[in-house]
Amino acid sequence: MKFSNTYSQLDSAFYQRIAPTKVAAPQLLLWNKNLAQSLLIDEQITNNHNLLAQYFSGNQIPDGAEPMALAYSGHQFGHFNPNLGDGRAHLLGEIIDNDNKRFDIQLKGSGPTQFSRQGDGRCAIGPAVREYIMSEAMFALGVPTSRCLSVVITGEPVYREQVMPGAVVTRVASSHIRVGTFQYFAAKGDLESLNTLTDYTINRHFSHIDINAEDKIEQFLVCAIDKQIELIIAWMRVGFIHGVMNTDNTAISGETIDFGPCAMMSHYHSGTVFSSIDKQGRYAFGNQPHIAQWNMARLAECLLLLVDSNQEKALEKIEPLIIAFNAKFETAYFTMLANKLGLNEVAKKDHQFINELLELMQKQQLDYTSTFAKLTDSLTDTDIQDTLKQQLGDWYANWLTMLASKNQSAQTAKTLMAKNNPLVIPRNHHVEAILAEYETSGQSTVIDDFLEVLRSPYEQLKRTSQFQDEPKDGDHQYRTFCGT
Ligand SMILES: Nc1ncnc2c1ncn2[C@@H]1O[C@H](COP(=O)(O)OP(=O)(O)OP(=O)(O)O)[C@@H](O)[C@H]1O
Ligand SMILES: [Mg+2]
Repeated sequence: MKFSNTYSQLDSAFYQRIAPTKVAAPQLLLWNKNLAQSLLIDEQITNNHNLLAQYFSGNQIPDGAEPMALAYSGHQFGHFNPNLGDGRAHLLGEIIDNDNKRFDIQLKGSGPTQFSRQGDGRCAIGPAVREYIMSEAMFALGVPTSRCLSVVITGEPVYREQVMPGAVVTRVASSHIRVGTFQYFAAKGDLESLNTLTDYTINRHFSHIDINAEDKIEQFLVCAIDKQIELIIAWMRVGFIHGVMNTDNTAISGETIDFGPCAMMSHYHSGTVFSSIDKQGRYAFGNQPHIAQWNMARLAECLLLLVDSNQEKALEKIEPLIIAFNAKFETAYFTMLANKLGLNEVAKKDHQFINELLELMQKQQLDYTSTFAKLTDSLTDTDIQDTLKQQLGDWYANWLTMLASKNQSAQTAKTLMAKNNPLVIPRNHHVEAILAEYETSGQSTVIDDFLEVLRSPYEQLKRTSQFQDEPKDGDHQYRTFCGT
């Protein structure tokens, strides 16, 4: 493993240097071979499961790693908490992959840090495996996301509502710079660190921006906003509900991070919420764009201080960028839905037509994934056409007419739809069943079989049909919990 660390070169205000706390009996449960290969991790290490368990539990620090817990703040459900930070995670360092991209390698559940507050610094096995499964699924679905390299069982109990086996999950992400990282320094009024962080972030994520440009802050904010728009569009394309879009869980890279209470939508309803603590539906499926914009406004507030010492002037420059989110999002959103319907582009006058489908789906409690998959198949399957005619009535006939009126073949439409409409997603009831099955049997093969299917979500593999069924109650009773 070849570390090439840059965050550790920032000054000590950015982190606490601290080693993970050793665990009793580390044992490798999951290892992401493909990801390890792309990170150019030696075969010799990869084949040595004992060594992997040592490294990725935090018991042994690999050469070149510089473990640290990062400082950050965050708005949690709208309330600002200045003191968050990695309370149970250790960044080991950065690795350049085979594509010349830089990635953070971070242990989560690896022991307390100065940011732990009341927490034990640990992670239970269930949430660790869930994060591994969900992030692999999201990656294969084509959604920007952090990934997991491994899950190691610690051999120690963690005390939650019940006693659970402990685990350390290793996360790989383009970086762990969050909106909350900017808030941490802005809240302290530490402009020097805020400046350093901004330049560091630009260099790391948006290196096309000229660091000496007078409007570099505005350019940076536009890039960060565009990444969030891309992210939320990708989530909504596959029916993902993050569940805890706090500013400390919003990565500036635009990757999905923190899979705590996330879930997949079954029946289409814009108000779908699964998280047990999200009583007001702040992070409901259809509210995600609004929250992403709100989070970007929090980032913008931090940046105001750097744009102009005259805050009114700064606001004049920054505010329009936040307002522009809405129009940009709308265009991207309807293009995404048009693609799901086999249309390359969409005119504003057709937005209503697309909304009508969503309204029909909502009214009739239709499954989001299955409906789009059926629409795709219906282009070549008359039985499915009949079903959809019954379910969607005139809308379905109008859609076929619309497709025919475009200058494109049915095959072109079908290809576009097949790329945008997954056949299989990590449905909540299957994720839960796999976790329960693993808990009973202790065999990781059940997880591997599930992952094999999830890694090819646009292909019908031999086992795909095992995981395509809709939940019997449409997941109306399903609840998720912050996996601390
Ligand atoms: N068991 C724990 N011990 C110590 N700190 C914790 C624990 N669980 C969560 N925290 C801290 O509480 C805050 C909010 O937790 P949250 O669940 O959003 O993040 P997380 O899942 O721990 O980490 P991440 O956002 O990096 O995926 C973070 O500062 C986190 O480090
Ligand atoms: Mg978090």
